[in-house]
Amino acid sequence: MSSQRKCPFHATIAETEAKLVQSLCDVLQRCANRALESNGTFRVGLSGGSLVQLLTRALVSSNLNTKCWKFFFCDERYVPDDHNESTFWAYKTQMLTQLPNISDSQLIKPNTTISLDSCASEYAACIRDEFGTSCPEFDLLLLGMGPDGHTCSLFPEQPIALSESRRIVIPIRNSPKPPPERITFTLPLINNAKDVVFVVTGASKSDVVKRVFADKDKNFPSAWVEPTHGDLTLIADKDAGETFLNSAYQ
Ligand SMILES: O=C1O[C@H](COP(=O)(O)O)[C@@H](O)[C@H](O)[C@H]1O
Repeated sequence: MSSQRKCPFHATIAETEAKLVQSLCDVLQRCANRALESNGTFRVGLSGGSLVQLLTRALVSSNLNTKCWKFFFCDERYVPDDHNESTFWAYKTQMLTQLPNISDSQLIKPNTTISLDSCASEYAACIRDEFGTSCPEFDLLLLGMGPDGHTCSLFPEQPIALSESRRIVIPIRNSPKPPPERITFTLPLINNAKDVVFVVTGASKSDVVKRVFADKDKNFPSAWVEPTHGDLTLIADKDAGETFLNSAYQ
């Protein structure tokens, strides 16, 4: 199952981790400059997993002024804030400790002390309030992708989540990847962003990178990410990008 992609698409397959980090810095600089010039705040959505360390490296190695940046969570695990599975906790302990200029208050996190349903709906309301619109437009979303093609907490085993058309953040139960309870951005919010960038590393993802970005195979949730008025970018290391590079995409 494949289809034509409607948005501009850019791909960088980096030879070294240093080059991958530099590509990420370039994206951050471009998107931050545009946002800061137009409205004085740069609003970026973060993913968890391998992105935490890569983004930390990018920000540590750059001279970017992050004072007017706000960080949101494209998905979050429904666990206490100081749990080792919490994406917020990963950023707080791994990124903020190395970047003292970024304060806790710049991380706009979901409240996981209330019920899972309330956590999702309250976070949606918080994002709508922040943007002052029912259709928020993030300046940049940084997404990861699992070897199964999941992104955010949108998993191939739960295709119903991909058809959500009204809510911008939904609860996820029985996630195939632990922990089982999560909240996640939905496609209407993801695809309304000005820039969406996948950062993907590791040989275990080589096949799925090709299936998603070259074949546009809609069996994988990541292939549903197609910004309606923004750009889609893939930044992969050479292990994750190898099959894609050798594919018909050339
Ligand atoms: O569970 C999750 O996994 C994806 C991918 O993580 P990675 O470590 O394979 O890069 C991540 O993007 C998502 O935010 C997270 O909740």
